[in-house]
Amino acid sequence: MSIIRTKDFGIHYGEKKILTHATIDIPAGRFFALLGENGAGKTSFVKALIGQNQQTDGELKLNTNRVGFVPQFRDITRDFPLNIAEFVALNYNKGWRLWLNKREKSAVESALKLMDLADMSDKRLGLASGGQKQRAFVAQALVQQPDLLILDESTASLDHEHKIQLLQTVKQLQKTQHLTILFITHELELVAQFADGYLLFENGHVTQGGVDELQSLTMKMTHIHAEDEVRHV
Ligand SMILES: Nc1ncnc2c1ncn2[C@@H]1O[C@H](COP(=O)(O)OP(=O)(O)OP(=O)(O)O)[C@@H](O)[C@H]1O
Repeated sequence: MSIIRTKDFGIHYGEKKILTHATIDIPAGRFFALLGENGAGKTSFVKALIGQNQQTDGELKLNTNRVGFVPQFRDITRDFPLNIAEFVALNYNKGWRLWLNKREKSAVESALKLMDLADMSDKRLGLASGGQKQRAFVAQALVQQPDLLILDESTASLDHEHKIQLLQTVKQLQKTQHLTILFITHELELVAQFADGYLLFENGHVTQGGVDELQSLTMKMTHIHAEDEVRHV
């Protein structure tokens, strides 16, 4: 079953076309890397998926309304007042009610457990490490029990070990929670080890590929990157 399907789909900002004639078909339960240079349209596409971009044409069919989104930028300074559990519960605290009901509490607890944060749920988020913060951001998206989880460059600011740890955890979520993952990234070589498909945004078009094409794309890109480095010596 497809979870995302587009036909002749486009995105534009006024006269400026970002994406045209996109045909995408992502089966449920896969881990897709969203690739492309800065400004290629990855975030615009994701915003269309989460209903924050209406400047579209053509067909976009999303086979779920449970979508979790982990944005790239969060302003969490050292004096951020909430602890990890309170931050993860924030999705529930939009109304007048300041406490959580039993079902909500248990969703928060299981999100913390899934992201390996149960033992540090009372730690102040502002004092958490980069890796712990990223896990808390993902946990916050998980409390709504999404079918589709979208992460925007979640590994960008982490050291290598924590990048791998986060990707392993996300991969585990894909398997155990039957989630579809869309992972926006510029770190193709790293994410290719975990993904089973990709969307490549390039010059106003998008190309979809499976796991085999992902490996050849990675080899090609790594090769180009290595050549560039040699040229710059
Ligand atoms: N709200 C907007 N209004 C007008 N132009 C926009 C808007 N949002 C994005 N753009 C432009 O659309 C293009 C695609 O931007 P987008 O953020 O989707 O790219 P991206 O692939 O996510 O880039 P990055 O890797 O840098 O995050 C860019 O040229 C950007 O300047």
